[in-house]
Amino acid sequence: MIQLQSVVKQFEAKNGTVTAVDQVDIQVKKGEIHGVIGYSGAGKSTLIRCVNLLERPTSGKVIINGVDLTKASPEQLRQSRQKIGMIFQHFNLLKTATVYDNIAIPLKLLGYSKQEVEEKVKKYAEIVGLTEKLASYPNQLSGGQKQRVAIARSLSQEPEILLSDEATSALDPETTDSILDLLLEINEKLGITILLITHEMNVIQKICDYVYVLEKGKLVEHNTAIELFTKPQHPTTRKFLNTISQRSLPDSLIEQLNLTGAVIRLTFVGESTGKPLIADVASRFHVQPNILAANIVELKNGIVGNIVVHINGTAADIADITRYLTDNGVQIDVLGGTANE
Ligand SMILES: Nc1ncnc2c1ncn2[C@@H]1O[C@H](COP(=O)(O)OP(=O)(O)OP(=O)(O)O)[C@@H](O)[C@H]1O
Repeated sequence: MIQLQSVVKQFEAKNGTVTAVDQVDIQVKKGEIHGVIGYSGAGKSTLIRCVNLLERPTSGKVIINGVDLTKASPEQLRQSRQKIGMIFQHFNLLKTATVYDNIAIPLKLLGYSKQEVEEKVKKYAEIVGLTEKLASYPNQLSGGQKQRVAIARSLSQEPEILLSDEATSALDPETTDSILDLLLEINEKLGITILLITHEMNVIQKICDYVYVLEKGKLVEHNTAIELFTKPQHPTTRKFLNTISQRSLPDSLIEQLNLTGAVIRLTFVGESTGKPLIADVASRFHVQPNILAANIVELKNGIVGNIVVHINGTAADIADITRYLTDNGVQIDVLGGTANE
């Protein structure tokens, strides 16, 4: 379990003090995958480096499995760090060592016997799908394969927690997907708790149970992935959501359509994504909903659908329709129109 309590990290720079992380609280239970998303400079790297005390917080607590690392002795800190693996955007592999040695060298340094090292290297190379590449050098591997080596190297030390610092940012979308699948697999099979940082909403979408949105060092919103995708509150969260699904329409189009009805966004979660509610509304209320935009986003723990429709009707019609949809488990946002009158 990872607990950050009121963590602050400040740097002294030429122009004064920079507060990179500002009163952040995070709690990741064993076996969960949590993600921190933010734009460049939001403080993500600094925050994740506070978890294993690569950066020592200026104030606040970092508690790993009940041990406050900010107060731990050097020996306690060493032991706790052994339980925390980390992977990076640029893989951090030794260029002059083979895949085998990249995984083996840290194990040798930890004092494992030759036989134990060999067993572990083979076991984790197989888990990440690199058995055939053990004799290759990093420059003979693709980006995705390099990240697999880095993941195997981390796993071979049998951590309970894996920190991922933009691990897929240097990869193309298809390779990103395969690495995210691998992270999901090791989370499920090995029960490893994962905390990741990213600036990409599709990473959050695919593997996170819980999401934190970081801006200027502060958490501006945090929630389960399903709730955050269904009911985003903060403008920054909405901007990130717009990068993967069309949630808004041009204002000029909404104004034009509002002259004759209302523009409504319907957000469906779970079971309600399977109901033919738009057809239902058309026949029940004798209106002709015009679908302007629609998408379905598959999250780790469910499916969220969005439909933006224009409905031609009076304010009373729109009120009845929105009530009907709400009763059927659909989240409604009126983007403008007669329903606002
Ligand atoms: N060692 C340092 N000394 C001074 N300022 C720093 C230091 N490290 C980070 N900062 C500042 O802290 C803020 C947060 O930086 P950080 O690298 O954590 O953000 P980030 O969200 O990871 O950004 P990016 O995605 O671009 O790496 C920035 O304003 C940065 O300039």
